[in-house]
Amino acid sequence: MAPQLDSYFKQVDTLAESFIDRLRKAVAIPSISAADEHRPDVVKMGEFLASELRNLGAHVELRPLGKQPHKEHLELPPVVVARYGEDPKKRTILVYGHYDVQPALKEDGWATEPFTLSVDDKGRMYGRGSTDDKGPVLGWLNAIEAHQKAGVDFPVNLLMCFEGMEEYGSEGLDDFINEEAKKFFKDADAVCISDNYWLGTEKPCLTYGLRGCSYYSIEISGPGQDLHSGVFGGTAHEPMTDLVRVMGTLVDTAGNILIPGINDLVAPMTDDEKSLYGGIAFTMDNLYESLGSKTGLFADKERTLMGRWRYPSLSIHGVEGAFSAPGAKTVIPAKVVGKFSIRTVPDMEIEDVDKLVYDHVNKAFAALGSKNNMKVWLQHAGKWWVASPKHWNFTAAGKAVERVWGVKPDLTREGGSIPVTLTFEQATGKNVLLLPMGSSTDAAHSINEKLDKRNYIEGIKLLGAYLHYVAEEPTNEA
Ligand SMILES: C[C@H](N)C(=O)N[C@@H](Cc1c[nH]cn1)C(=O)O
Ligand SMILES: [Zn+2]
Ligand SMILES: [Zn+2]
Repeated sequence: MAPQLDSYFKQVDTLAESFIDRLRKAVAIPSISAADEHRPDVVKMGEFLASELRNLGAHVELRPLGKQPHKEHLELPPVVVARYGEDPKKRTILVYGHYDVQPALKEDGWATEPFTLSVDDKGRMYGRGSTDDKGPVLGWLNAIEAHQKAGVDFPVNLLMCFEGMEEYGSEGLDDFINEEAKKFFKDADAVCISDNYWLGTEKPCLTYGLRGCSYYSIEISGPGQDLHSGVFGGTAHEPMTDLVRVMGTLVDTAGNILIPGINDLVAPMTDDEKSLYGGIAFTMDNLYESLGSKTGLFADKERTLMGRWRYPSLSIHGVEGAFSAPGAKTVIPAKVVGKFSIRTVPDMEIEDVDKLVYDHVNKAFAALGSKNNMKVWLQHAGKWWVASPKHWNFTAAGKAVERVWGVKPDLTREGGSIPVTLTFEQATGKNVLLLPMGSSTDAAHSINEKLDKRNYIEGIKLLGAYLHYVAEEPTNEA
């Protein structure tokens, strides 16, 4: 295997500029799943992937998912499924990624145009979706191309599943995966997802856990239309005032969730688990670097990692309908919708969390004595996931990391969510591995999202090396 991998690695280096160019084309498509007006761009991005895959000789299908729930005027973007290789003597690996991105506007504070890939002199490639998740998705395509051009036999059969709604809760994909588990995905021996990040900037990791995400809206309305605060202020119940007060009962400044009963759903810490955190290569400086400040909640790395991985958190994201532009507008908004989410952990069940949230929000609003109307609902939910890192899928990935990066990876959990990870595990009955490409400073979801050239190019080598090691790793189904 060694000489073959060396030729593959050399070819990746030779093709580096054209791989960056492929990323440039992908970033230029603003495939924002949360914005209705960008739905054609999401579809365009799916078609771009399909066309690149066809050019590489893969069998590709664009599968429709039907109408978007609660937005029946919108068609969901297609799932791009593809197969490369059909050799019964080889293992089959199913990879998943997403081609949609979070919203981004230059005026949010980006230093460069978010949908133009801008590479600086340190090799930082800025652009929305560069690290989450277009770079990693293209990593699989690039790995195929580099094998072809190096004349190295592709070591596995590759099944691919790329979706366009991950950043909006993977609408429609659970049913699709369950349906296809015994059809398009039936040959899969293991699953690999590259859609999260290293803990720092130097040490790669393999990830075996994710938090879940339950995303809620609270709508408060009253007046028939927006009002002049000079004329109506002091005469009517104001929706925004009520909303701020209700949202203020959810979480405190120290990050404690104030909804009664939520913390009782969390699995207790065991001594075994406690002993894991000290050995992880992560420092408070890693946190401060990726935070861009020293505003961490905890003084030590262990409690910080626990806060990210194994305890729930509640974040307040924004208010629809409220005045948010610069300047001073003296309006009383007639209807406002507050958005917040809870990152969930073992053993929290989605329905139990919903019930506690609804009871609490209803009580908090009733306590205000307001004549306004209030509604609270769940927008989407994905469950947490924790897997066994002792499986051959992880062993193979560990060897690939050592080969490419020269160090043993850390075994980590992730604070973010990839809702379909658990679905893949349950529907296929196969082990799922998360193999991140990007680093902690990539600022996914934030302004100035980037992927370092080094992580992209070495990451392409890593994905290819993983496929070689996974092809030859002896079976152990731990
Ligand atoms: C970790 C992954 N790259 C990601 O960003 N996931 C999103 C998924 C999500 C959950 N609700 C909406 N999107 C995340 O963790 O926010
Ligand atoms: Zn992602
Ligand atoms: Zn994301």
